[in-house]
Amino acid sequence: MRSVEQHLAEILAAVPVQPSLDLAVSEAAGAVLTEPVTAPVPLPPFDNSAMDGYAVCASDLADVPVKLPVVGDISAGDEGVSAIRPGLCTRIMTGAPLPAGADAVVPVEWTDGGTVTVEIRRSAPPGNHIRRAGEDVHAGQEVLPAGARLTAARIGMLAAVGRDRVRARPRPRVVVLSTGSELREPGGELAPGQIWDSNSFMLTAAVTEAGAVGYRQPTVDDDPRRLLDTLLDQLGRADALITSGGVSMGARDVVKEVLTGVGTVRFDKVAMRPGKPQGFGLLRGVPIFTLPGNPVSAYVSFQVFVRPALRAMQGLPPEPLPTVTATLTEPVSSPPGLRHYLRAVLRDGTVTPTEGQGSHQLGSLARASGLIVVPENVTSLAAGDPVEVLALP
Ligand SMILES: Nc1nc2c(c(=O)[nH]1)N[C@H]1C(S)=C(S)[C@@H](COP(=O)(O)OP(=O)(O)OC[C@H]3O[C@@H](n4cnc5c(N)ncnc54)[C@H](O)[C@@H]3O)O[C@H]1N2
Ligand code: MOO
Repeated sequence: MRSVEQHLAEILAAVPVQPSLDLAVSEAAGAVLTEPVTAPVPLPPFDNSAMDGYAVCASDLADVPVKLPVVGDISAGDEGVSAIRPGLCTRIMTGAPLPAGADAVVPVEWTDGGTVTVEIRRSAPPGNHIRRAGEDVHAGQEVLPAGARLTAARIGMLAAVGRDRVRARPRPRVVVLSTGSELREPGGELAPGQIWDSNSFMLTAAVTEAGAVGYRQPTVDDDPRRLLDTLLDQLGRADALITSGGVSMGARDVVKEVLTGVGTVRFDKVAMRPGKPQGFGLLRGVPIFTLPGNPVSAYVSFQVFVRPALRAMQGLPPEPLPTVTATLTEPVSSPPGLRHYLRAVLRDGTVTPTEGQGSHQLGSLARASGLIVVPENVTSLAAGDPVEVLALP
């Protein structure tokens, strides 16, 4: 049996890094930048108003209320060629360029709203409600470093500095496929001996949670030819493949049967529970993760092996799920020599294992918010012991 670390290290050494492409910013959400991005101009590019109101000389408001003639009306998008001097003001809208000579903006709520003359009831210090050029970002400033994942806010930043295209590694496209003759599509009727396929839906959603793009395939029964044809067929659109089921010791463990010795795929036992039977390799250069069929085994395998691998494929550090330390509320026992992942609920610094730790028991996974990690050399823990817990997405 190999350790979790050995199996993960082999996967991380083998997965290819996504190419760096010239992407449209509108298509780049979730991609990882391969260039630093700098601002060609300051942001804001010009001094402008933060309020709908009046641009004034603050010195005119020493004694309020005061009446001032309104000599202009400036909207957002206007060219910004107007000017005032003491004793005059203009109407101004949010985002409109400040007229030369003005040093404060008075919101319309402090006035009678006049358009020819305006009565201003409150004074304002110089700079009031003015957004200065460059106060957000100065010209030439690096706004995003290479290696940043493009979240919604960062996509906004790219557009705000005028970029329509960017060099980045796109999210891996991951094809997900469940195998097993007992599986039926949810929504249909079950005959005796059948169950609804949960793994392909769960793993496709997990791919999305991990920042990649999941494509679920309909389930494939335990027919070797059909399975191999389906996998080869999907290679064209996949940066990675995930299968579930058919990798242990059964007479019809079709994934193992079909893929053993194909490409670099190999099947191993990993010293963990759940998730002992694992397969991984490259199929015509495309990484394939063959996860065990028990739903909780498939899920834990995804979080421990596939998630870091998908990150590595985008050139990101292959971090595991975030780990927190929590206090165990009840004793647990664990088999020697295996790393044990126990479904659990995290609450206020404590962690409680959920009822039902069998690897078929998806109900207890659906209730869990964390996975307690019991190391290989630990066989029992007491209530009150500190434990490491992987926080689930
Ligand atoms: N003699 C042995 N038997 C088993 C061993 C072993 O070492 N020796 N290992 C057990 C462990 S641990 C696991 S995990 C499973 C892995 O089995 P497979 O990967 O071959 O998966 P299947 O046999 O196809 O299915 C196992 C179980 O999960 C259900 N399943 C499968 N796919 C789905 C799906 N898409 N949605 C919902 N449920 C699914 C399936 O019906 C089975 O009940 O092997 C043990 N056996
Ligand atoms: O590894 Mo199996 O995943 O223990 O149920």
